[in-house]
Amino acid sequence: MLKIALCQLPVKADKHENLNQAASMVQEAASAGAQLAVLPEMFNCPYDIHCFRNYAENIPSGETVNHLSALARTHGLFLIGGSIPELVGELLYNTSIVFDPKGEIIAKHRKAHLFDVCVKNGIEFTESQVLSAGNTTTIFQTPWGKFGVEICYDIRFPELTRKMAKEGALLVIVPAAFNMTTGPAHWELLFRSRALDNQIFMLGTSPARNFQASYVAYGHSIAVNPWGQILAQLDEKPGVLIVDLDFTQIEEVREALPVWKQRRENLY
Ligand SMILES: NC(=O)CCC(=O)C(=O)O
Repeated sequence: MLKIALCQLPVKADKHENLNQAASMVQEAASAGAQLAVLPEMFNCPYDIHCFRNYAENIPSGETVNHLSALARTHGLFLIGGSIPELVGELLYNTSIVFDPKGEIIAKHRKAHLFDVCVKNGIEFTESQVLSAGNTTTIFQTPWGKFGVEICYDIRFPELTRKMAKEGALLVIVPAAFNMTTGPAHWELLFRSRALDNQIFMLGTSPARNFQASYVAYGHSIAVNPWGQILAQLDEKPGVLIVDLDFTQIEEVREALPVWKQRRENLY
């Protein structure tokens, strides 16, 4: 059993306010007994291509990294630090950092699929105007087994989650920020599909919805089990969602519906 916490932060323009809000939600998560907490995509910065460079930090020397490391250490939990704009020379990445309960960085994922879309009368966004894409998949080891990390739009590329599941990931964690066009249409569907296809757990953490922001996040942080069922989901407001994950369910589901063993990779 693993107790997780999804921290649906109200992301504001003030970076320090965002860091303080993260601290108070992680504290709430720890008080509820969470052993792993997850923050949303771009949690220290408005999700706006015009902001990323101003809020960007070096990893591991930046202020946000130090803050998150101290939070993980103080509360003795695994912390998936949502994502932040990472500065590497002149390049910017959308990067998630994973801390162990001693506050050490044990993994780092750079968003591999940039959110470049144009939906008529809906959402238009072009991350590639300012961000570069990462080139690796990211898995880390925990006492419960291997977990993977991907960031938001990455979830739409099923091969990525499949690769991590094939490498043994029991759970894939997705700091995310869907919007009011694609959120209602696809958020649940994508999390349930990746969970069901791979017979693993999927977690998604979003910022809370803020109609004053240039990009209005959908919210609805979510936990899905290997049967494709939603274990719990927030609404659009700020909140901390606590969920127990029972990893024995993976074997149960894979035995009952043995599609994992029945794959015929020579055909496809
Ligand atoms: N931040 C993102 O990558 C947004 C992805 C999204 O909304 C989608 O529909 O995909």
